[in-house]
This record gives sequence, structure tokens and C-alpha cells, in this order.
Amino acid sequence: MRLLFDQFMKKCEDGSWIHLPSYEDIATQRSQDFSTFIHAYFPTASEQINKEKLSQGRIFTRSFEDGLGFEYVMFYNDAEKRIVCVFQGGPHLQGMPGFFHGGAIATMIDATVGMNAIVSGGIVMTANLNINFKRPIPLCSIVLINSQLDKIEGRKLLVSCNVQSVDEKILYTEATSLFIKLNPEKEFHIKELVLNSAPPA
Ligand SMILES: CCCCCCCC(=O)SCCNC(=O)CCNC(=O)[C@H](O)C(C)(C)COP(=O)(O)OP(=O)(O)OC[C@H]1O[C@@H](n2cnc3c(N)ncnc32)[C@H](O)[C@@H]1OP(=O)(O)O
Repeated sequence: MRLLFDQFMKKCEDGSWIHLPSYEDIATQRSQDFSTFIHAYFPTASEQINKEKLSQGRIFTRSFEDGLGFEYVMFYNDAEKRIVCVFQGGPHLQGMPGFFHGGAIATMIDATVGMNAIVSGGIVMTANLNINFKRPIPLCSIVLINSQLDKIEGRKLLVSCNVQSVDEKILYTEATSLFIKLNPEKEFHIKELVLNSAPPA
């Protein structure tokens, strides 16, 4: 994992790739603005949120103890509109004995294609996610999640993705997704927020 991280950090030196901040870091920077916007977009659903529990809310992929759940880092290439996520899931993500749970893989795919859609298009939500699980992924192995923005049609963003072994010899999973942009006018605001909070290369 460290070797791959260093290889991608090297690619960041000329600015073609950007080491993305974790979603948690982005959300906490402008959490009040973000929360107000989302609740205003979904007023009825917002009324049903248990406000006492809201303060205990944690980003799903960052809610496990270190090393047990989702360990990952994402790199973004703006010119190519793609993200590579280096992912090493921990032992608490087990499904079939010795392999990752399909829901854990789906979560990481959603997080990666979602980040690709956010940096490419603004504030979006997943409307559709189709996944083909082609090979089981051994628990605790390191994989690459390669995500690509394919098309923007008005408020719709189509993003595809695959999950491969590090040597690219095994194709584990393929996915396509549809994201819907919630607020076209804030597109540059969120992109700048993400890119400006990127850790230094
Ligand atoms: C970095 C971390 C990233 C994390 C990423 C994680 C992201 C998530 O998981 S979000 C959580 C899961 N998603 C959700 O809960 C979303 C639930 N769905 C919704 O709230 C709404 O359906 C929402 C917001 C997606 C779209 O609603 P709304 O803004 O009213 O748009 P709406 O007018 O219905 O649709 C817009 C267009 O998209 C199309 N569309 C909407 N949903 C779909 C769909 N599932 N399939 C195909 N087309 C669709 C509509 O037909 C319409 O097309 P057109 O403009 O051509 O008529």
C-alpha cells in the first residue's frame, strides 16, 4: 500500500494528479453549509431526521477502527476526469469466508465514482449503481478502483469503474453509475472546495 501511495504521490509532483482529501475532511470544512443545503433540498426527509442522533453521524467508510475496515486513498486526474482509488479492506469487511462482502465492495465503488462525479460535476447523489461481481476479492488484499467520467448530459453524470488487482491481471468487478446533480450553480464551489483541501503533494 505504501509503495503504491508513494508511486502516485510521485505522479502528483507535476500537477497532473491530485491526492484527494478524505470525504470527511471536505464535509467538516463546510459542514454547516453542506448540511443546510441538503436539508433544504429534501425538506420532508429532513423533518424525519432524528436531530439528537445527527451529532453522532460519521462517514460510513471512516467509521471503523484503523486497519479493520475501509483503508483507502484516492488520486484524481482532472484532464482525464478519472480517479484511481488504492483500497485495502480490513478483516471486518468479510462476506464469504476469506473474501470481501459484496456490500463493502459496492460501498467503495460508490465512494470512488461518487467522488469522481462530485469533482467533475458538483453536488450530486447516486441515482443508479449497477455492479457485476466477476471474481471474489481476497480479504485484506490491495486492489485498484479505476473510475472514469464517461458523459455529462444536463444534470446527469455517467461514471464507470472497475476493480482490479494491483498487477492488473485480475478483473474483480465492473460497474456503471448514474449521478444526478442537485444544484448546477454550485458546481465550481464544491470542486474548488475539494481541490483546495487536497493534502500537499
Ligand atoms: C466522496 C464521497 C462520495 C459519496 C458518494 C455516495 C453517494 C450516495 O451514496 S448518495 C445516497 C444514495 N442515493 C440517494 O439516496 C438518492 C435518492 N434519490 C433521490 O434523492 C432523487 O431520486 C435524486 C436526487 C437522485 C434525483 O431527484 P431529483 O433531483 O428530483 O431529479 P429528477 O427530476 O427526479 O431526475 C432528474 C433526471 O434524472 C433522471 N433520473 C433520476 N433518477 C434516475 C434513475 N434512477 N435512473 C435513470 N434516470 C434517473 C430523471 O428521469 C430525470 O431525467 P430528465 O431530466 O431527462 O427527465
